[in-house]
Amino acid sequence: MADLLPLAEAQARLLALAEPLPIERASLIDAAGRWLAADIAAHVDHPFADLSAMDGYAIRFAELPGPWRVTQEVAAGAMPTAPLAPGEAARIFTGAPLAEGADTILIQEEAARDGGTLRLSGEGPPANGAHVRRQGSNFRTGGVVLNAGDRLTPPRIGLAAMAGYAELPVRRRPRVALLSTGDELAPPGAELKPGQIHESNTPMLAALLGSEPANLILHSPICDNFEKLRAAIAAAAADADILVTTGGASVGDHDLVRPALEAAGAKLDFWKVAMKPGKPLMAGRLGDCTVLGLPGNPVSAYVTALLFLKPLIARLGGAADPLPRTVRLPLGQSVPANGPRLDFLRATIADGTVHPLQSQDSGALTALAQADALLLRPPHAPAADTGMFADVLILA
Ligand SMILES: Nc1nc2c(c(=O)[nH]1)N[C@H]1C(S)=C(S)[C@@H](COP(=O)(O)OP(=O)(O)OC[C@H]3O[C@@H](n4cnc5c(N)ncnc54)[C@H](O)[C@@H]3O)O[C@H]1N2
Ligand code: MOO
Repeated sequence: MADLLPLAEAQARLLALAEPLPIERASLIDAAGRWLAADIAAHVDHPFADLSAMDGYAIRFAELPGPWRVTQEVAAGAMPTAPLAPGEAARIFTGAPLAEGADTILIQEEAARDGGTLRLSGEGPPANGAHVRRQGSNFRTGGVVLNAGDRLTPPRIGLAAMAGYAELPVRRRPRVALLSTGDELAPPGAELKPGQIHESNTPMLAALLGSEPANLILHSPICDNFEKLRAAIAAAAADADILVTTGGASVGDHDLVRPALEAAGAKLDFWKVAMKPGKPLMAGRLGDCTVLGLPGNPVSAYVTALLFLKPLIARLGGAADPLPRTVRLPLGQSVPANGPRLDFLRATIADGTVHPLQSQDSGALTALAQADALLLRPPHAPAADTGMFADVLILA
């Protein structure tokens, strides 16, 4: 096992450990937030015909400035009753189809109606085709509207519905077991005995995954007892696609996760990544389960969950693009030279520039809770001045 793997290599190795889960069909509502498992082609043209984009009158542009005889009325949901003869106009409403022969919409604010006679009262349409949505201009029948691996964001769910789908092929949701470790951990809100702290990693990670398409299995914290930890790991992994432990990942006498994972039968692929926070991260397989051992420090647990756990869920879900995206922003203040690990500085964004926070302690959730973003400082980066551009991971 290599010592201190570069982040990109560690992410690639983790994602290579697991295959996308089996495909199932889900209703549009249930598919939201998952990833499409196959390309989908439109069942219909959209718009299904040339439609009016405004309330007004369907006319021939060449007949401007009129007048016209209004001979029919078409609302959305109905079809024109006849083609437009020369000199005729059709009263029309937004979303309604144009009668054959009509090519342009005169909006009602620029029209004067007197019984069956229509006259121009304003400037009129600027060009032939004004305020008309052409048949198939959004998409055509048989055209691929969404691709395998696309995340089903709310607009894509709407697009799938528009294209004629009520169900979509997606991957089964992964079962994700969360297991924190440490003698010092007491449940949130509990009366603390001397030496204890309140467990915060499980609720934090559960909240992070709340918006991900995963079924969470929350375990009670396990104390630093080798046999109990081994048994808890084996039991949790048997019922999960992903097992996430937090704590006990480092090198101390009470850091038992690595040996307990191995004793439970896990094959570790890597341990220790050249990142800060998050160095003692480990990953491997235990039976059909991918195991991810996150460091216990709360900031380290969160940052590694963003960079490894969320992408792993996306990988099992069939995402084309599972890794988080960074953006480039100018520094709002200078930063010192960096050490040998890729540093993720907790930062705020103000006036379009990024400002690292004072506290960068990986135990201090106050700074992470205040942060809008993580500022990436590559290994051995030289000092950088205000105004220089840097990679930034925006925290939603
Ligand atoms: N001699 C060395 N010591 C440490 C090294 C090292 O390389 N050599 N690495 C440090 C780094 S970096 C990290 S990160 C931590 C991570 O260690 P562990 O994963 O073993 O985490 P623990 O020791 O169990 O806990 C660290 C810290 O976080 C608190 N914690 C743990 N779990 C929770 C939880 N569920 N909720 C809230 N807080 C939690 C725990 O009480 C500790 O304070 O190791 C360094 N040490
Ligand atoms: O890598 Mo640790 O996560 O620096 O605190």
